[in-house]
Amino acid sequence: MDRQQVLLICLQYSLRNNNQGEEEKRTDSEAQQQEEEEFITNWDEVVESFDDMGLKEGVLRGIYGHGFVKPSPIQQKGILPVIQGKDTIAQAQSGTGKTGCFTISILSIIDTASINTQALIVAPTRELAQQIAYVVQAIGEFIQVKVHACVGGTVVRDEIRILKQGVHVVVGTPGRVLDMMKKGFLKADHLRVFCLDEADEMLSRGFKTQIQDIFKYLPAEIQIALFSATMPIDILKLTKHFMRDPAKILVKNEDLTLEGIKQYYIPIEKEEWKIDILLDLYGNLDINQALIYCNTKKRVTELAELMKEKDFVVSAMHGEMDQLTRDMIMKEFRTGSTRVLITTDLMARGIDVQQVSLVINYELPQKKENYIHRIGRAGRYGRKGTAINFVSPNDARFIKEIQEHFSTQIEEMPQDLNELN
Ligand SMILES: Nc1ncnc2c1ncn2[C@@H]1O[C@H](COP(=O)(O)OP(=O)(O)OP(=O)(O)O)[C@@H](O)[C@H]1O
Repeated sequence: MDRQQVLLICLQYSLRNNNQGEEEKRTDSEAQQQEEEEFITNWDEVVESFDDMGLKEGVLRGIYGHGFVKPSPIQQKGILPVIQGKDTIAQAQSGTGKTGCFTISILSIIDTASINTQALIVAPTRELAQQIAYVVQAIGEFIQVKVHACVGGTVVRDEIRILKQGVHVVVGTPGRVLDMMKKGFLKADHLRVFCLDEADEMLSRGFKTQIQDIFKYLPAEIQIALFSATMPIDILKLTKHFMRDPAKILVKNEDLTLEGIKQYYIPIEKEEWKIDILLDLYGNLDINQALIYCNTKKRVTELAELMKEKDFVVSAMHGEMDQLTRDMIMKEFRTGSTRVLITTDLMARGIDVQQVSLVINYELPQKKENYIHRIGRAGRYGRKGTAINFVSPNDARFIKEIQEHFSTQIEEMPQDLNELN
């Protein structure tokens, strides 16, 4: 059985079901402990300078031209196994340079003298795929890389034309990538590396069927690289079935929150009080740019309207908007012409806007992992940031769980905002 078939099977059944037989003799906790012990970092070779990584001259020029001087810790560890052809699982805190890590590795692997598509990177949202494509293009400038963002919401005819002309790297969202593969415009025969950014999200419910289907088109020998700030144990267990002796660079839950991000909560007794508290905060905090998260599109729209009625300048974005509008809102936010964006988990992962210094969870996320991703939109690459959580009585338990799971402190917000540092 090749690994595509194995992946299909293991994605369809829970891992617990796969571990019957011998394992049944052990107690659940022994088995679990043993499995968890398998998932520890096994790759700790560090290369402290880009010059010493054996990268192509053109890629090095691209790195320095992009403004990177020294590799970040994940780049110091994670580039080497990928360029050495190893399957790799790389975890690192948000905003610490994972995109650069896989981009530099991939650009070093591919041969731009050939026009075949050699690398496929998949990410959960169009905005993130476009952002990654931009980084690949920028760092790959001197090796004349051709990269294409293969995302939904764009004109299919244009997409086909670009793919026909030939691109070295495709960065896409699963739906459009799959569509182009099925129709034969995105050819997988020469793919050497398949990279899943936000891998835990890509391998969990919602995307798994599409990833499973993409796998069917990939060459059996393809190298696989998984990147994310969060790697829950169930996802790590799943990787055993489709990765070959991967290099693992992992981070313990208790080391995942960034020290530069101060976390606060505001207890709010009644839902309808949230808006006044938000307006009060908005008026009093000195912020660069902020993201405000809600859990539903309806809530995003309602909150944006309420704030606009009170003459606050905010923009809103969610997954049901057409792509042109999404692109425009994203551009305004990236350039700083809008300072506050109200959004959903569409924007929880990967998006890199360095000026974001405040994240407000108007509603707490439903998944613990997304808490880490949301607050990680602030405090990029060592910058300072603040996260403020609105906690209604129903959320009290969940916020405690988050603190325990990530061994982190979320303090009550001081009444006097001057006490915030
Ligand atoms: N070596 C480097 N030197 C300077 N800046 C860097 C370096 N590597 C990355 N950065 C910058 O750090 C910021 C965050 O990087 P990136 O978006 O790759 O983080 P990430 O780890 O992928 O985050 P997330 O978990 O949110 O996806 C970017 O603005 C990027 O340009």
